[in-house]
Amino acid sequence: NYCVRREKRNIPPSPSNRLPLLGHLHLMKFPLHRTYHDLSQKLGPIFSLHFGSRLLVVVSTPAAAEECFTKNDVVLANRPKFLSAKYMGYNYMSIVAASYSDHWRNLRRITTLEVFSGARLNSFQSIRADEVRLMLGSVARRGSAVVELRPLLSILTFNNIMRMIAGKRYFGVEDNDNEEAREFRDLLKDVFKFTGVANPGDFMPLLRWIDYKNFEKNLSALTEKIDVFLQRLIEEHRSKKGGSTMLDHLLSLQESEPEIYTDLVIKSIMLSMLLAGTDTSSATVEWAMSVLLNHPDIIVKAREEIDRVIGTDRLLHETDLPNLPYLQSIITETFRLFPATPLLIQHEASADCKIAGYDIPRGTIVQVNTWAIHRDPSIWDDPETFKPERFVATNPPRAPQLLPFGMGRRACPGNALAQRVVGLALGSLLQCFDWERVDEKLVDLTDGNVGVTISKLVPLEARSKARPSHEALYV
Ligand code: HEM
Repeated sequence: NYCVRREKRNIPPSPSNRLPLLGHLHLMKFPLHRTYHDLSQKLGPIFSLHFGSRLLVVVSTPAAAEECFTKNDVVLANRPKFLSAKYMGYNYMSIVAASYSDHWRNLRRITTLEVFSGARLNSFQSIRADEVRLMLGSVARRGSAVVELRPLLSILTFNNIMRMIAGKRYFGVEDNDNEEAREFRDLLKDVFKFTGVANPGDFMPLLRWIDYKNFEKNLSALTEKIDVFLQRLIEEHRSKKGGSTMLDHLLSLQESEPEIYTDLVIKSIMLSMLLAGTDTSSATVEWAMSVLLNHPDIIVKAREEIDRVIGTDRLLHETDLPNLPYLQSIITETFRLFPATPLLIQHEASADCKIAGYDIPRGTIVQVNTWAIHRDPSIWDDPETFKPERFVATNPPRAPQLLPFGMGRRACPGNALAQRVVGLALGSLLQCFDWERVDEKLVDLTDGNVGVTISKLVPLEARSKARPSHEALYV
């Protein structure tokens, strides 16, 4: 019976060089979105790979992506149970790692209302403005020296999230006496090392069983330390009531509905925000600045717009962003060419379903290659060229042609926050400084990811010159 069923299945095509046990694992070359794109050129817009014992399907067209997130949205709303999701996702209980369930719906509801709503985001606006001002000051202090933006952008995005969560400024703090800040920075450095690692044990149960390279042991020890740290933050805020951070707010809700707002739920929200909401935004601003340095004419146009709308006697404010359509189109074009998470996050089928006429068996991991969709020449005119003008049109392309934040019920809930952080940071850097490449050579735009987020292989270096008219506004 089983064989008959298998024969009838019309699984998407897969490469012929499948090895015993490994399957196609030997094809797992980073960055994966490029490998998958190359394979789609040979195998078609939807293809399958056998990674050890797991079947993985990669989708590379808007039509197939749309099928995933409309007709199959519920069926594909699960996440695979990878080891990283077990440990960094609080035993698959975090909003990122949980499969589709009442628990996950509850987390989405809580975060939509209490973290990502317009009112909540507005209440944290001064934190973003403050962090951006501090970043501008750091750039200015470099004078005519070469600036490496990546560390400054990381300080901005991590402090932004930590200040929203707990009112703590842990990054870019000069004094080494702040033991708590140092401990947290060290823990996070290790966490990001793990999020970038593909673990073969996820695809080959035998390797997991022998704890391949001690992966599980190390991950477990690290997440235990993080849990202790986050629990300490909870206790600290619990003991001094009345604050206005996200943590204070969730703890006051815990008092009235303790069974919903458990400590575990609160810790998992904190960790998810730190993992999903930091590198993604800072990498996007770095990509934008990098590609802009190769297009000085676009910088001039963006600056003209900013000066026209804002004048030269105040800093750009978040509420200005809707009035800066050219800056917005630069950001959208950056999301098109350099989507921070080019393969979204893995989805898993909870039941048999069909995509593009192919059979997708229950348990299949589904990946949407947004990077490939965003560069498909049948959708985009001159796709490899950075052209913000394409989004100034009256009916600019949108999902499923353009889906940097995903689509459907698992789409990124931090979209609005990310747009504000990226818009404010990029707009302010363009408003307050003249920018130049360090030499004649174009900035190298090679991507270097091995994990979920793509960032530039070589961190951007640039020269900045403060505009005298603006210095007094942030110093
Ligand atoms: C440039 C910035 C960002 C980009 C490009 C981005 C993109 C994405 C993408 C593609 C997904 C997965 C969608 C899917 O599974 O199909 C996602 C999920 C998620 N993002 Fe973002 N994101 C960004 C910023 C943020 C921020 C600032 C936060 C919060 C502080 C955030 C929180 C989350 C969470 C919690 C999820 C998991 C949602 C779920 O599984 O239900 N993201 N993001």
